[in-house]
Amino acid sequence: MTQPSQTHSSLTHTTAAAVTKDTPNLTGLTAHDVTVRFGRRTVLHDVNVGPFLPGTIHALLGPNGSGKSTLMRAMAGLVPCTGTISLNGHILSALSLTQRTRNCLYLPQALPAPVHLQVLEALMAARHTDARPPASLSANPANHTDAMQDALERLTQFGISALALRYLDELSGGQRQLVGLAQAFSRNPQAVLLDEPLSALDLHHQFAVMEILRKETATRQLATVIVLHDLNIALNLTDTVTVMLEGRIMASGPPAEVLTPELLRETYRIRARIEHGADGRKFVSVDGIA
Ligand SMILES: Nc1ncnc2c1ncn2[C@@H]1O[C@H](COP(=O)(O)OP(=O)(O)OP(=O)(O)O)[C@@H](O)[C@H]1O
Repeated sequence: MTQPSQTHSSLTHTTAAAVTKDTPNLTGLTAHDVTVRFGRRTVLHDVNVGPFLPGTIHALLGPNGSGKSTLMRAMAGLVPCTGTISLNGHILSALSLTQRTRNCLYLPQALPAPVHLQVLEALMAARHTDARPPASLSANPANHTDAMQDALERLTQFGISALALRYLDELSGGQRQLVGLAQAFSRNPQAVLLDEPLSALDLHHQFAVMEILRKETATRQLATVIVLHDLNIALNLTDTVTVMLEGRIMASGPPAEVLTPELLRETYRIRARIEHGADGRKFVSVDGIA
């Protein structure tokens, strides 16, 4: 059901130059004929998906083991694959891993390592990982102040400014996930790939983070892709969704069109209905397993 909107011939090979926001071709992130094998096992089969457009949030859905993380990792250049991943008209495999990471940021499912580093330091380091060498930070006090100010603002945005002087290795799982998200948004990518960014968060923080994602995605014109297990969040708070099963794309498009009872039965093996709340919100009501 998914339709690749671009062919190889329309893409540009980028070498030294990073993908810049000045690029007129803001066509988003696309995976074309992507196959991933681990040994003799094929885990992704000729996947065609996207474009995930700038300024929109796209959810990757599907049962455990369906290939969501593998697709994210392939798009981030972290697992070898065949096929083509392009971002705003540029083929990402033509970039160095550093350039690729700078433009297409991936936040893994695993929480940030519980290292003995203060949260504020971790954010300041994240900001400079891909923009300027850390040396410029210590060499110029103005840079240091800017970095600290930015880090504090980012922590405030994620509601965790009280954690600024705490150490990562003494935080809860959810607090570390929030720090990881704050770190990710300290950078300046064009595409953001977040693997289950809500997995350790309470309900308040799940909705707060989705609000931040929507705002940042729109303001910075990011192509944001998130792996989700919560179908209600996908239904109400994302622009488009893709449902995967056994390394293949089952459907892709607007959530209310894709998430039908038939598709949920086929992919998640549940009996479910899509209900409509009085305020126009939709929700998946699960009657049982199929
Ligand atoms: N490094 C690896 N070596 C071998 N097989 C792998 C490897 N990584 C993933 N797989 C397999 O690839 C398939 C897809 O895994 P993946 O992690 O992409 O699924 P997922 O949809 O993200 O699952 P979940 O929702 O459980 O996180 C699974 O069958 C998994 O066992």
